[in-house]
Amino acid sequence: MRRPQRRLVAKQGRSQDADEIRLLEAWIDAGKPLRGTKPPPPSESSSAADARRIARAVAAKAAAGEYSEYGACTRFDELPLSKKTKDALRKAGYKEMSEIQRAAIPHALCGRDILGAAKTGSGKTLAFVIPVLEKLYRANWSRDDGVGCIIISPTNDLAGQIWDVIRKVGKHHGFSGGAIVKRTGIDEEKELINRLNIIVCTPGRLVQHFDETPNFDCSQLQILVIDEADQMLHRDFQSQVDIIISQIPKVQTLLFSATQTKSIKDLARVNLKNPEYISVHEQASTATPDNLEQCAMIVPLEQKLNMLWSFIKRHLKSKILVFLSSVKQVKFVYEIFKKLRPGIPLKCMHGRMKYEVQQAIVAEFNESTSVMFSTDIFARGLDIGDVDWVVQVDCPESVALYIHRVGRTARYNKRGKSLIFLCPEEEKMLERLKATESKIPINVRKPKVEQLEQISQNIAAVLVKFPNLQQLGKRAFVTYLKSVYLQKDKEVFDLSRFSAENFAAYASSLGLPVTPKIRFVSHKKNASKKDMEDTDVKQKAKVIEINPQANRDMLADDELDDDDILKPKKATTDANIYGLHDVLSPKASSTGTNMEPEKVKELVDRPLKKKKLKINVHRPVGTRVKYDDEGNAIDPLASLAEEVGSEGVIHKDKISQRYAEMLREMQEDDKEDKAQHKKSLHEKKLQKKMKLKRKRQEETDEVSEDSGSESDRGGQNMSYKGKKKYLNDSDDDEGGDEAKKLLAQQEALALKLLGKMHD
Ligand SMILES: Nc1ncnc2c1ncn2[C@@H]1O[C@H](COP(=O)(O)OP(=O)(O)OP(=O)(O)O)[C@@H](O)[C@H]1O
Repeated sequence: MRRPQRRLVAKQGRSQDADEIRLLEAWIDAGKPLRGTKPPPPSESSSAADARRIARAVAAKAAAGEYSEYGACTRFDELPLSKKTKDALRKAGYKEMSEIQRAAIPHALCGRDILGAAKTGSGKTLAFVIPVLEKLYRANWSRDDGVGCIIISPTNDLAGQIWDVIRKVGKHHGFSGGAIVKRTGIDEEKELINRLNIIVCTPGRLVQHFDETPNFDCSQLQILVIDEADQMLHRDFQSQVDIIISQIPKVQTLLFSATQTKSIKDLARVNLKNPEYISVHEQASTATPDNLEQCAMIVPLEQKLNMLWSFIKRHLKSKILVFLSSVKQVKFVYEIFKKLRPGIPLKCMHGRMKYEVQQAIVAEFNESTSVMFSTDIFARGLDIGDVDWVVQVDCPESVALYIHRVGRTARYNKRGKSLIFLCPEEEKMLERLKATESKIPINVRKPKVEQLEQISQNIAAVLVKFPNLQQLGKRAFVTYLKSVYLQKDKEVFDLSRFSAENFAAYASSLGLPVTPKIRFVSHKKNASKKDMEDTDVKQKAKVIEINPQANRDMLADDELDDDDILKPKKATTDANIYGLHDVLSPKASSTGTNMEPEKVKELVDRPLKKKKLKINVHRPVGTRVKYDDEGNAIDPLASLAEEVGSEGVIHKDKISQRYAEMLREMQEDDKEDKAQHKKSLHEKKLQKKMKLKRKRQEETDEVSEDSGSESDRGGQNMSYKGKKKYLNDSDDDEGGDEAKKLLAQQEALALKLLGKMHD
């Protein structure tokens, strides 16, 4: 009994849809915004009541003029959208449109290609999701119709996030779809993929399906979206995007990004047809969100971790996203800080994690106040709720990446702050950020060194207690330098600007007892022999001198008396979370810390009291002698380890013993490395020699061949040819003699053998 009724309802629904689609088509057609136009500022647009009246009278043609009715509206419910989409938008709390949505959606609804750019967090996702849903709806797309839309994004996480928005806004439509991420196995996906109406995925995964899924059919595709378009059309994804474009028909294409490509070559590659260039913030004075306060600090490489730690300790009630340049660094800093327990939950995120784990971490980070250490996997597109601070410990590879990283905060009218540490050697990046054309309002602050908590000895103590972290530290060190070395922009990233002393101090700041070998760096490439000798002598002495005053000059800030970023903070209340003054102000309380404030002060003050500080950079970390109240020397490593450890006290002798072992292990590692290196050099040399030998042999053979008979040239390989020539060419006296000699030898051997057989 129920079935016919259900069928009836479905039929009614279909006919309602058909009516609505007819109305929408008429409405869209009647009020098409003129090409190349942007909506006027909201105050000039028609009122909501007017818009509703216009919606009822869709049959009446819209008055001609630069701005059509829906092209100028400000609310979603004034747009020619299906009831299903409007209902879902209303339920999700989306009422007023953002600038990019007002500018892009009307053009996209008319079927035009779009090249859209707007600041981070300005609502670009809805600007393409709504046209996608409407396009499929108006095309009467159903589950059986297969792939109607492809959205490509640079990361799995971003694909997942886009799919979540589609699910929310498209929940009343019956489309099938999903984010094709690593979660499902490729074989499982192969079964499903042709049944999805909307596919959101990374270019790599899509190309894999084009390669491996036999019946993967995109011939009926209606619309293509490329999010983070500038990244997609460049370098890493270029070839994959080219493959995708070659495999699909030309359809309506929407490209969005916060930092848009303007290269005609790039756009030609995606076949944009007379696109609408929509850059809503082009005339804005800043390229970053208006509610974002940005700050930069010049921090020597070896002080970065101290600075980060000090910063975190002073912002225990904030949600902080920290960017580091490699997976190894993220892991190392996360593990070490976790052991040192700053008093705020810590998380880490990188591309080597399983998708489910990443999702769980993002969900947790969304909910709670914590610090997340991340690689650039998090830099683009991800929409995390209420991030207070973005801290860039390592320099971004470009101004564009800087903009994307800081864009993880101050999203959609919310406030946020960002801080970037730049090494003195990377000041060129600061110049670029401050350049007028970058449109980045960034303040340069100089932290006072005496406010810094020095944690390298604590880290060294942790490494003693957890030896596996030592290897991680070593790799973090090497991968950091490698990441700098591999950067193409040598004006900013130039390892040769760092001295051997810098590296040693950096290793020391990671708690490493010796500086790991870095084979890709040669400091004295063009140095004279004398220079080299001098350096050797210095390195043998293993002592560098640092003038603490110079350091202080670099780090101290005299101009900031009123707005002193290092001034003690009275209370960590939400009220001053956003004040620039609290970038590195000392903590109000040290709850959850593992080092007493006096100890910190002692560590910080000690070098500053002296006029000139001598640091033995190769001296094992943590061996500096300290004294107890009675003036007896104590082993600082041991005392620190006692404070740091959570699982009981470590004894001094054990520490020294472990330390000696550690040193021995590293030296052995070093020896092995050297031997390996020597071996590989030897092998390379040998190969080179062989190659040369072969070449010579070939040349000789060629000469011989040129002078040989036609049949000689037909031989299979050179040595055979050579031999054949020897034996056959009786004109060649020398060759003839040798051949005779050889024959005689062989005959003698055969006779001998025969004789033996007879015996
Ligand atoms: N019209 C709107 N009204 C209220 N909130 C909105 C609106 N549009 C988008 N948002 C919210 O703004 C936030 C940022 O949106 P979205 O992620 O689309 O930004 P984006 O421009 O794509 O940023 P990015 O460049 O970093 O990728 C999201 O939380 C989203 O829900």
